[in-house]
Amino acid sequence: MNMNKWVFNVRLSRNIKHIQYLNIRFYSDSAAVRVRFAPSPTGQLHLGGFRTALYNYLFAKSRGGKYILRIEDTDRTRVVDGAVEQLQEDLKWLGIEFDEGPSNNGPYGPYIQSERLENYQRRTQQLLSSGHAYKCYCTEKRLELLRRDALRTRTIPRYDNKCRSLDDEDLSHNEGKKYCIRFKLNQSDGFFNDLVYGRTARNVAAVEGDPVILKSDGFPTYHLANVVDDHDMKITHVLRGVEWQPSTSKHILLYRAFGWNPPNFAHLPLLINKDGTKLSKRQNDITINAYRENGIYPEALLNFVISCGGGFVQNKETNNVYIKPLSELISKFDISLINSNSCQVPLDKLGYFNQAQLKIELNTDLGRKRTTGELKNILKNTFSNDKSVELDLSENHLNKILKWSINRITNINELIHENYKFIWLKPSESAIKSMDYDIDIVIKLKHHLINIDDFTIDNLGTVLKEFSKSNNIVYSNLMKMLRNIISGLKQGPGVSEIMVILGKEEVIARLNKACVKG
Ligand SMILES: Nc1ncnc2c1ncn2[C@@H]1O[C@H](COP(=O)(O)OP(=O)(O)OP(=O)(O)O)[C@@H](O)[C@H]1O
Repeated sequence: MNMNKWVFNVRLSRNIKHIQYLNIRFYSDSAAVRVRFAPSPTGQLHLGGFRTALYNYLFAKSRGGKYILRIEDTDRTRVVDGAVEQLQEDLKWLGIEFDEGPSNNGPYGPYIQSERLENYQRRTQQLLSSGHAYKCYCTEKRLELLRRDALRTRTIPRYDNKCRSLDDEDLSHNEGKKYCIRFKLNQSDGFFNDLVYGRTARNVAAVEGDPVILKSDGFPTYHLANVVDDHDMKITHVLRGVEWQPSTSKHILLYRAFGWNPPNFAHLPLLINKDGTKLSKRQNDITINAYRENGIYPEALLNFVISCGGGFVQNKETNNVYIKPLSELISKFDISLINSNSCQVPLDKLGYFNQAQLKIELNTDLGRKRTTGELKNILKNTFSNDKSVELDLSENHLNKILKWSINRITNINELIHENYKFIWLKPSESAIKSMDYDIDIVIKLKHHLINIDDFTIDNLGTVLKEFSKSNNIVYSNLMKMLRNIISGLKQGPGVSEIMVILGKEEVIARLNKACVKG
């Protein structure tokens, strides 16, 4: 086969996506790229929302564009106090900064939809005047009857567009009554090129009634506010969760009615739970705030979320976990590599990413200092009420513990979990009393260890083996007893390791406690 022809065919068969990709390039070269993240302040930012925020950021920054934060708070019943501030704090902690948004404003503000109401009302008037929208006086009761009727006849509930055809007499009869504004859907496929999913079209009018664009309380619905703001804020690319894809054809019709050019659209696959449901704000344990409070590094979260969903060339030869800095993620991001299927989040893998970042931290002076400082705080907070605990919080000691534990833990918080508590706490007197051991052997062993200067894993292994032999004790029984006395554990790290971590003085002190069994 002719090589040139083959290469040409392969390029061509990298499907329309690639051609669309080139299209955006043309688009973005002629106009500065402006990309927005537009969350609703209905709860805390979670992994799914964060990944969408991140893809928007990477796309904007990889094209030298602007990144804009817009708060979509028109559903007033669901607004949660403090959510906007928390969201900005979370994203800042993750290293994601906005060029324009509620806290740094910009040329197209305000960036909170509830502060832009006049604008939506003006735009709605424009659609009413051009005949693309109409007043709807249908009561909630009538709409409920339509819904029930659909249920009874097993059809999809939809508004029957009754008020579209009100004549002047009907209108004057309805004067003074409560109304909303609906958009007239026309029979069109609302075609657009999705930068992730390819050619997409949907004849919305065939399956839906005319949608409300301005509610009776003067607030816009998502559809209107979204389209108006994206136009007014000169947004060039809309990247949002794929659950919005069915609405996009409707939005295309709105753009046409206004006589505006729509932006480019990319719908992003969702992060989902094991049961197939979308990650949501109701799951408190997957919020960015919860991860921050639980000792997860921002770098770990960044690299974890991009491992679910594509956007980068994957190194298939290795399963190793790599941490790349944000600057590298920006330069390597490629929207044509985003997967089009939802991704079940492998939450159990997040720990590997955190461990990888912890190793990076412990490799630099600054990182080590920061980590020992954090560990010190964790220990102080955990044991501050227990006067009997004498903590060795010296930099040296904490560094030794961190170095030893690096391949065992994924998060420094684990160092206060049951398995590692022995590092900080001596077994209690009551625990020692309940242990079954030969006190004479313990006394003998203590005296033996006092004379051992080489307190290393290798040497202790040899010393303990010789001790078991010369005292006629089964080695494994000696180990069980010793582990129990010095750590309170029945299982866990090797006995010599525990001894090295505790240090000779502490081991002798703990054996001493067991020598006075009452
Ligand atoms: N699980 C998810 N995976 C990927 N993207 C998501 C996920 N959940 C939300 N997003 C996207 O994040 C952006 C901001 O979403 P939003 O703040 O509305 O969050 P939400 O969890 O969908 O909230 P709500 O449940 O209040 O609608 C939207 O583009 C949305 O599509």
